[in-house]
Amino acid sequence: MATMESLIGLVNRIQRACTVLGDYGGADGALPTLWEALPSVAVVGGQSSGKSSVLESIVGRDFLPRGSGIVTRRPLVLQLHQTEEGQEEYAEFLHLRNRKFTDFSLVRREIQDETDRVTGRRKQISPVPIQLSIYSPNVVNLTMIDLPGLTKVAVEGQPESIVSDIENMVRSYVEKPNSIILAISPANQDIATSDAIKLAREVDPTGERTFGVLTKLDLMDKGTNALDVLEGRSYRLQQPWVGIVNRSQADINKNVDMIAARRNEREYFETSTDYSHLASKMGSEYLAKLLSKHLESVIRSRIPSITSLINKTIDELEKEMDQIGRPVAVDPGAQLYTILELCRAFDRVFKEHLDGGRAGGDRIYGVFDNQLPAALKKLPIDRHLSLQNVRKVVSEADGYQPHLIAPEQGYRRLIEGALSFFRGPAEASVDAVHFVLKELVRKSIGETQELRRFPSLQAELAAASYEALERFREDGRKTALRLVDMEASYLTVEFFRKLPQEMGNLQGYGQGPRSKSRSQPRPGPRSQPKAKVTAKAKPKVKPKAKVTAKAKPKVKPKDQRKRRLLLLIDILRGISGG
Ligand SMILES: Nc1nc2c(ncn2[C@@H]2O[C@H](COP(=O)(O)OP(=O)(O)OP(=O)(O)O)[C@@H](O)[C@H]2O)c(=O)[nH]1
Repeated sequence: MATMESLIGLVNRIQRACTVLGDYGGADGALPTLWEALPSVAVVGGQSSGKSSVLESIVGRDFLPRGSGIVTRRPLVLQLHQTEEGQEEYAEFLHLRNRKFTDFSLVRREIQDETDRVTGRRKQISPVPIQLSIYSPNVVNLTMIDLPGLTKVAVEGQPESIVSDIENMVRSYVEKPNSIILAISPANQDIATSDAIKLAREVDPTGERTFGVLTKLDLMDKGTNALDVLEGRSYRLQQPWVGIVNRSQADINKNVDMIAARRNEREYFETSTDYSHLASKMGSEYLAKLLSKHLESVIRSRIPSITSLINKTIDELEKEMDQIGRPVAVDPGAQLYTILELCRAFDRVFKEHLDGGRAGGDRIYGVFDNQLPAALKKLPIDRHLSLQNVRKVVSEADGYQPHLIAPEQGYRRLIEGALSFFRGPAEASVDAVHFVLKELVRKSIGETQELRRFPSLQAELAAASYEALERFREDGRKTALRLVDMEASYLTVEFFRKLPQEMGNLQGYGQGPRSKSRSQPRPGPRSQPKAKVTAKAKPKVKPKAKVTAKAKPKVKPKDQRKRRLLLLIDILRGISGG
């Protein structure tokens, strides 16, 4: 017997592993799971059929929640482990590994609490099982799954769909060919109307794997008996029917303990005129032994298929492992090395986005090629350099004076004012590049194969990158604005003195008049300064810091700077049309 007992123990261990790994059959039935390959006893019955009483009687303990309405709302996987005589009885939940329950009323409360934890207070049902192990000298090795009672009507506060939800959940357990069905029906009801038998007949029409249990024999009308059912004439099953007498509600109220209840049940059958000839094959103790023996033999017959499923699963897992990659080292030094390696992998992908190889970095060109010029064109330069405003600014700054060269103060203000318009578009370009880079970080993290199995590192990496980009944006913005300010402030007296002369030199430089529609052709190229900005920003599409660093022009020789300003004035004039 020792080998057989350890068989159930082995299956129990596999079952616990399944629950931990989230494998509890799954109602979608897409793949054969290990859980489904394991034989187990599913307990099915209508409400108040005596299901809880049978389970408690098999365990020999009061431990199941009681109450009105639908009390069992999650499957309860009950694993019974027989221990040596004299050992202390205790229970243990899979979700509370390190706690031994010796007080079974606390087991009851924990089942209730754990049910609510998943289903919420609205009394919904959930297919996620609760796993409870009971270690006791008074049990046989057996695993049973208590399922919600089949019901016909939803009670207050429960959705209408709960009736069919329960039926579907119960069916998903009993339809598996490896499931042994414990179908519980009360004897004081017509067996033809039993919810349990109805469902069992549907999923196991030949009655091979259904054990019929008849409860409440003591509540039958006087002068009637259940022999037609118990002797297999009413409804034939391959397995023998077992009659049960549980504690009545009055017994429960009087706290009749389970050991006394078992004794009363034994006495009931031995002294019954109707059933004494069947006494040795009746009662909850006999039912427990019968089920245990049957479960063992089923497990034994299924071992080859379980073994092959496990081997197949191992093969698949190993293949998956190969794809996922090497195990991560445990010591901090090696871990740091791994993390740096992963960061480098990300860096590589990010660079490819910027330098080519992967799409996305080209959008930075778009900022300088399209967005910035478009924004510059929209600036209200026309209004600023309108004849009216020029006159106003010049007269405010210089007064009416007969200038020899130029109204210098007025020019200064006009140029400064016009340049300050550039601040907005300059800042906007920084923001636009920032946005593109942020998007590339997100994309690169998603595309870095090596990071696939490290979601936390992915999040850390994204956070660190965003933080750095944010800093770079601030730097970039400051630099861009400083650039504009520099251009605006670098106007020397010398510059104005040489202005007419340089204007002369510039004639013919560049591509000629700005617009053919202009009546007066203006000398000088207009796109040159813009081209400079983009030329600086474009080729070095690198992480943010680099971009802004490149956008910042090196301090140029004086005359080059001056020439650019002249060109700018020329453009401004060209835009303003006068
Ligand atoms: N006299 C007598 N009463 C029984 C017997 N079996 C169950 N009862 C009583 O019937 C009532 C319902 O029994 P439960 O074991 O709670 O039935 P259940 O199917 O688990 O009920 P729900 O979980 O509410 O669906 C309780 O009051 C039990 O005391 C029996 O064999 N004889």
